[in-house]
Order: sequence, then C-alpha cells, then structure tokens
Amino acid sequence: MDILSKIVIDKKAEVALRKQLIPVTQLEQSVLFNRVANSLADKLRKSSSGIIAEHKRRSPSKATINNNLNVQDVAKGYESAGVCGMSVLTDSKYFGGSLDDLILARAACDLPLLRKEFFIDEYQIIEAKSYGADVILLIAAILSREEIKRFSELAKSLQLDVLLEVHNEEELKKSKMPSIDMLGVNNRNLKTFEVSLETSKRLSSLIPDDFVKVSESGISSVNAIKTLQPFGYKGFLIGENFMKTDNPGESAKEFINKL
Ligand SMILES: O=C(O)c1ccccc1NCC(=O)[C@H](O)[C@H](O)COP(=O)(O)O
Repeated sequence: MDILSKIVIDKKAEVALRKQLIPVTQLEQSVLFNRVANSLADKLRKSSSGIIAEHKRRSPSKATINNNLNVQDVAKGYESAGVCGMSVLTDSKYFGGSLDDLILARAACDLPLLRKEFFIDEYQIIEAKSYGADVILLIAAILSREEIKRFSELAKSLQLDVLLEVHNEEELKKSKMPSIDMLGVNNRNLKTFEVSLETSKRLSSLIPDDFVKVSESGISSVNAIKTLQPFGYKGFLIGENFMKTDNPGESAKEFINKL
C-alpha cells in the first residue's frame, strides 16, 4: 500500500475520534471562528517573490528534518523575512505536527496561515477555521470531484482560501471549479517520493489564468524559482530547505533577498 493510502486510513480513524471529543458546535464557539481571514491568493497575486514557507518537523520521505525549533519563533522569523504565507503541517503521525502548532503560529504572526493536512471530512475544515487558518489545502489524489466541490464550497463559505494540489493531468482535469483559488502542482510524486520540477513545467499550460499557480515541494534554490516564474507560477511552497537549518526565518530572508 502506498503512503497516501496509509495516511488516509489513519486520518479517517483520527477524525472519527476527534469528532466525538470536540463537536462542531464547540469548534464554532472558538474566538477565532469569526476572525476575518487574510487571503493568501491576494498576497501572491501582488507579490514578486511568492514564498509560502512551511513548518515541517519530519516527513515520510525524509524522516526527521528538525525537532529543535519553536513554532512561534519560526512564524515570527518567516514573517520578518517577508514571506507571503506560512504553511503549518498539522498531521501528527507522519509529520510530527498538531493543531497546537497552528494556534501558536496564529498567536505569533499575522501571515496568512495554510493548514497543511489530509482533508477527508468537512469537520477538518471547520477545525481549520476555529484554530486560526486562512487557507486549506485539498489533495486531488485522495478526493473525488464531488468531494472537492463540497469541501471547497464549505471553505469558501467560511471565507477560507482553497489551494488544490495536483500531480498529473487527470487530477487537474477533475479539479477546475470556481470555488478553488489556487492550483498547486506538487513536484513530489507522493507514491514514489520522486521529485521533479518538470511536473510544474509540464502542467502549467493546462492551468487557466483565473487560478493562482503554485509550485510545491523540492524547491531548494533561487534558480528553481526563476525557472518556474516564466511558466506563470506566482507561489512557491518551500518546507525542508528552510526547516533543515537552525534558523528557518533567517534562511528564508537570505533566500528572498537573492530573488
Ligand atoms: O514531504 C513528504 O515526504 C510528503 C509525503 C507524503 C505526503 C506529503 C508530503 N509532503 C507534504 C508537502 O506537500 C510538502 O511538505 C511541501 O510541499 C514542502 O515540500 P518540501 O519543500 O520538499 O519540503
């Protein structure tokens, strides 16, 4: 069984338990539930660098990346570096993240925050809003077109931006709809972990201009960004390259200064 299928099985069990522990009515009472969201798509449209910097402790493809950092320091560092948004991995089993990371990042900065999760249920979207997210990421590989529509429309009704992640032509075909703000091309094949920026290049011409184009994963140099910008990419999701250092904010700053 591939890693994505394993993650989805575990996620279904996790979400079923969370629903019993904290009902939706309780999530909706969070002070953050009525917070006015900060649009990542709007920021990317106006930005010349387009960096979305990620908080990522470990991953299935790389094992431990960095366990020694404080998420609030990372958020503050990314914000002062001038990134457009921050992605916070909230999956615990495979990435070592949590919803606490999201709420701590929210308390530390005013950046648009992306809840990076494996969304398989509407409940997680309501959770995202009540823990201070501005954006959710939907993965086309694990959702039907009907689920993408239902989940993205719910997110839009909560004023959340939606980043839809694809890895091939077939996933892209089922994903284009008005409730999607940004289309993200994942350069990492989540079945084999092979990374190639060619995926972003190949799919770029198939993405209509009404979506903000985002290139995700395996970006480790300014040169990679300069190569992808002429293909219309306005956003670049970078995790490991910053998180593997002692000071991700400083690394992001140096990176952006070279752009
Ligand atoms: O990163 C992984 O190994 C991974 C494995 C399975 C599912 C998702 C995975 N990553 C999530 C991400 O989308 C990345 O963290 C993000 O694009 C940043 O990637 P990178 O800059 O290569 O750390």
